[in-house]
Amino acid sequence: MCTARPSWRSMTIADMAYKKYMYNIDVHLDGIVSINAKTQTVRVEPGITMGRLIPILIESGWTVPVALDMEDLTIGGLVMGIGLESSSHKFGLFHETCTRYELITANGDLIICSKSVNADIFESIPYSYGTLGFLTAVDIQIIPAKKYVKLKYRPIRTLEKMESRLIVETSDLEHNDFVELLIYNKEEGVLMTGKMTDGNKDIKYVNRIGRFYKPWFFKHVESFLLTWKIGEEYIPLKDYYFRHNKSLFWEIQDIIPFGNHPVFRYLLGWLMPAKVALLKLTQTDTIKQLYAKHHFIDDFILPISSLKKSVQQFHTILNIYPIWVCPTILRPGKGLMHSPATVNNMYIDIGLYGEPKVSKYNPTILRDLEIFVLKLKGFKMMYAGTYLNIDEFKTMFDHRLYDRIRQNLRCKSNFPEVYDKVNRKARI
Ligand SMILES: NC(=O)C1=CN([C@@H]2O[C@H](COP(=O)(O)OP(=O)(O)OC[C@H]3O[C@@H](n4cnc5c(N)ncnc54)[C@H](OP(=O)(O)O)[C@@H]3O)[C@@H](O)[C@H]2O)C=CC1
Ligand SMILES: CC(C)=CCC[C@@H](C)[C@H]1CC[C@@]2(C)C3=C(CC[C@]12C)[C@@]1(C)CC[C@H](O)C(C)(C)[C@@H]1CC3
Repeated sequence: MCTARPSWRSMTIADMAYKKYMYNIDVHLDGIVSINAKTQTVRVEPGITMGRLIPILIESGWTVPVALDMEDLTIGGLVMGIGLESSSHKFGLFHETCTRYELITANGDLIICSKSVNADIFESIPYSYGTLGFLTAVDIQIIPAKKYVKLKYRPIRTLEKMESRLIVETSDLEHNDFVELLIYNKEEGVLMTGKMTDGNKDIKYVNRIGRFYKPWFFKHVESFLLTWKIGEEYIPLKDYYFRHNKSLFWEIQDIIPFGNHPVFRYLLGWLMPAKVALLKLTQTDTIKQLYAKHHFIDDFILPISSLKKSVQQFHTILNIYPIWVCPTILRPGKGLMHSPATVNNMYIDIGLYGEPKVSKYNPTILRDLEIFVLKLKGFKMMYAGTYLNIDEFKTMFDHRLYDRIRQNLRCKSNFPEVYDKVNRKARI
């Protein structure tokens, strides 16, 4: 079995081939069940998107600790896959802010799990890609929302300095609610650090970057490299959260190359953002082949101290810029993905999206990168699929608890293994 959510709705580039031959179960539940100020949690159904949840929470004075930057991501997808954001250096991966799941198992039982009830099942659900059961409800922690994010932009030269500055900023939890780095070439990047604030009466200018006529966010950030000055500005909270949505990080420049031109923005900017589901539903086979052969989209999660080494490697093999760097804390545990040590460790997500500018690019090069990441004790995001074989995959992701829970919940003849859903043959 798998969910009946069609491939064109999912925030991935490839089609999930397995949907064609597995039994599709409709779990399209997308409501907010309740907001509980006492326990500081919100209970939602898994199909609700970030784009619907966040505005409702903000209106009620709340927000979630890890608010994802693309409006169409669903809560179910982020728990069953993983999610991280610029606040993950503080709160960890998205599922670490979830406190309770409701799961329907293969034989139709409803299991409620949390840190104290069915704790092993609770721990094995994240990253299991819907292979333990169907989620029907998720409780997420909420924190008080403030009006703005005061964001500081700091241009930095050399990868060494980016790495050391990132280590300093991610450990300053008092001042930094958000930390993110965009690298624009082998030498230069802009480090952003932000604090949620209600501001004060003296605020003269608020940059409402979410307005339709505003430039693409990554271009705005790049402008700080031209002036080479430290910048600071207030951005409304919701605009900050969805800052990469309008430009789909920087993917939109290959689809609408003139989309950042002021004439386009002022006349037709209101048509944006392009709906990923619509793009996927209407894309032709030729475009799909073109992307498969000439485009790279993937995220790798590596120890923070390997920033320089990894970016150099990605430069040689891919030469794609900008590069998204998002720090995240990984905690020890027993689930599929956790820190290999017995203490919390700071990692970084390195996101590479775009057309490789090297002369001999071949999509199977991804396998070499995956092995490189495996050697550094890193992980990869699985939404883009994997070329690792099953043994390598099991070295990267700890299957001990997962296998035991699959046996207890009698998953074997009802749900595939994670690997069967994320290997390259399952995603075409
Ligand atoms: N900033 C970030 O962290 C970003 C993360 N992503 C990635 O995007 C994905 C999320 O995208 P989204 O489109 O929301 O989700 P998807 O439709 O891609 O679903 C992801 C997985 O979650 C499973 N799933 C979803 N809902 C349920 C449910 N109710 N019960 C059981 N299993 C469920 C799906 O199962 P099935 O296969 O059966 O359908 C699928 O395997 C994640 O993999 C995430 O890593 C993408 C962009 C940004
Ligand atoms: C961990 C993080 C932050 C991941 C960000 C991933 C984004 C860059 C991805 C998610 C969905 C995504 C794969 C997508 C595309 C680009 C990269 C996206 C936006 C596009 C729009 C590229 C063009 C393609 O023809 C098509 C329309 C199918 C896809 C749709 C999904």
